[in-house]
Amino acid sequence: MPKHIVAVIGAGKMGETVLSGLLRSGWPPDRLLVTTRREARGAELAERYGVAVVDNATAVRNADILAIGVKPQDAGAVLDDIGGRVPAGTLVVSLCAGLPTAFFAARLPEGTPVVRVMTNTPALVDEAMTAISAGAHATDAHLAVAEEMFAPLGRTVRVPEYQQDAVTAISGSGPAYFYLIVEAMIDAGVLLGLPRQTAHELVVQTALGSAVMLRDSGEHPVKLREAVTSPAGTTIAAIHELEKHGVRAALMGALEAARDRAREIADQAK
Ligand SMILES: NC(=O)C1=CN([C@@H]2O[C@H](COP(=O)(O)OP(=O)(O)OC[C@H]3O[C@@H](n4cnc5c(N)ncnc54)[C@H](O)[C@@H]3O)[C@@H](O)[C@H]2O)C=CC1
Ligand SMILES: O=C(O)[C@@H]1CCC=N1
Repeated sequence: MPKHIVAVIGAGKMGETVLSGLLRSGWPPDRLLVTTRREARGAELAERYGVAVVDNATAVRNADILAIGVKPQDAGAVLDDIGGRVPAGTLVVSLCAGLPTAFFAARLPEGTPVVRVMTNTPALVDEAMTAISAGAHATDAHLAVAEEMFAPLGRTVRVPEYQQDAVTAISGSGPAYFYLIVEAMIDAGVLLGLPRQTAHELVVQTALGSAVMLRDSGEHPVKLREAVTSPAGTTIAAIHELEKHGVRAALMGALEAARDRAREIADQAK
């Protein structure tokens, strides 16, 4: 039974994802608080989850874990408001892309532990990939608390903080890339004459089957791809076309752009 009280400061898409995941994992609703900017949003969350919706100052007084779920661009304002009032013994867990733990530490009482977490939306189905890093004052015990929160929502991994922008580019933003590919493949099915619903079902199940094989077979993706690719067959014809369009380079460029954007977010927040 978790002994901590978590306040999700800024329960938007990701804040709600974490909140719902904690509840599914058995975190008692009376050990969860949420704060929102809009009253209507607060009422919606209170009704949906039966948790208390409070203001940021009340959250800071009553919780011993503050999960910061606002956009990185709003984090400075939130910290300017509550930072000075955070009691000793509070753990700050940042869900924010880009922002280093030092950004928070500079706005919190000296010695406040900060853990940087990058999770992703598949947390909604307990299939998240969550990377966790310790800031200057965070100990192994603080990392373990973050793991207690996120392990039930999928997989967790500890990474050094300098890797978090790359993590954000890969697994934080990653679901969007897969959705884009799925969307494009469905349209391709329509182009080939399939009903949209049929194309949707074929693509989603193929994505799921491929993901489960990747996870469970232990095989390298090259090997799995080669097993599909018959000599002079259909697959190699498609792959030839993908290679002509530089799909690998496009992905590398895309992930670099995401990593660079995370760095830019941090620079702009200074
Ligand atoms: N959406 C995603 O897939 C992921 C998002 N993140 C991170 O999660 C954070 C939130 O992202 P989203 O949920 O997508 O954005 P969002 O805009 O849906 O959520 C942010 C929420 O914070 C609230 N908020 C802003 N200022 C506030 C204040 N002073 N007090 C209380 N609430 C306040 C806003 O009203 C909004 O509901 C970002 O820092 C983002 O980098 C991280 C991983 C994945
Ligand atoms: O797009 C973003 O900035 C956030 C962080 C990772 C996923 N979504």
